[in-house]
Amino acid sequence: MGKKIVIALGGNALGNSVSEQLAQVSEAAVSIANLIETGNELVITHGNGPQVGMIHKGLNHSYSEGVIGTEMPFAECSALSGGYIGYHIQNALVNEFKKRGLDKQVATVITQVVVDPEDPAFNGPSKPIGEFVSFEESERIAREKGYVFVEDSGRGYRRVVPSPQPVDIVEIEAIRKLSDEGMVVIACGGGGIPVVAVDGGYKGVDAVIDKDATSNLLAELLDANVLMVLTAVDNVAINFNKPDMRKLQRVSRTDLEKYVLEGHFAKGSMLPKVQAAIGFVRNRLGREAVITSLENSALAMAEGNGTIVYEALT
Ligand SMILES: Nc1ncnc2c1ncn2[C@@H]1O[C@H](COP(=O)(O)OP(=O)(O)O)[C@@H](O)[C@H]1O
Ligand SMILES: NC(=O)OP(=O)(O)O
Repeated sequence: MGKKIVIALGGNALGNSVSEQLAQVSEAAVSIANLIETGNELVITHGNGPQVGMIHKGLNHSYSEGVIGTEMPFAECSALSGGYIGYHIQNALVNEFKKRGLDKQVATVITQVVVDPEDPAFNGPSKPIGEFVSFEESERIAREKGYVFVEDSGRGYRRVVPSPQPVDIVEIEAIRKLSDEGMVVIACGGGGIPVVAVDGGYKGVDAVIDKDATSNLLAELLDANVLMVLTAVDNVAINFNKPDMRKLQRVSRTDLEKYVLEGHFAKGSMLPKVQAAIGFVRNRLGREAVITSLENSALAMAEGNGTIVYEALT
């Protein structure tokens, strides 16, 4: 029987240029269409770390050079990245559906996600964005611009920005209605545009929300059966990148929590995915969270490959 699946596509798995991203989303479209053809209902979210970093750097460089007449805050950059990536995913899915003769509509909902202005995350940047640079380059930029950099999972140094927890999704009813009508919905791109409540309305704030955290909230609000987090690796591992590394297959929520406490998952990369998976299945028998690669996603649903997190009977 078909399931309601919230799929989160990693921003790093989308590549670093227009052509790379188009190629990557065309591959994603094949896996997504396979999941749809087997009767599942999909809502798609995606990351934007590399893309929002590129947009912010490019536009604010243009501003400082006098090429454009306005600074571009992070909320606006998130909105731009949601349109850019949403368009590519829409284009790839529509093309793939046409090829297969599948009658499916696709829509991107540019989504505002409410955060708490008092969230302690505003006092300490933690979310890696933009390109990877060497240690020396990171030191130079930090001196020049006052940005904060961290080492990111053995891949180089990246700028970090505040990343508050998502509290609510403003457009949730629009997303639900489109999905209930049978459309494939792309929503909460880049974790959503961070907004805070003001005078009965909302206002954008300078931050980038973690899309894994928002995907968990979205899957919860839609009462999905499966949260599927797709990234560059087939499995979550303990002792990652060490000689005694072990890939996790089916793992109970409680065992995974133990591995979190033992410090196996890198902050800002694998840890938020694991936390989203734990949050989604906690105390909910029958729900599953899957963390795997795009290429492995169909096998994960059909044969249980990849890392599958479940709530065990106590
Ligand atoms: N324990 C771990 N197991 C597997 N991968 C890990 C682990 N810790 C860190 N990673 C790294 O985290 C990456 C996924 O995070 P990231 O690239 O930030 O996600 P996204 O795909 O959402 O952009 C993996 O490709 C891997 O390099
Ligand atoms: N916003 C966000 O979580 O992006 P990544 O998936 O690229 O880190």
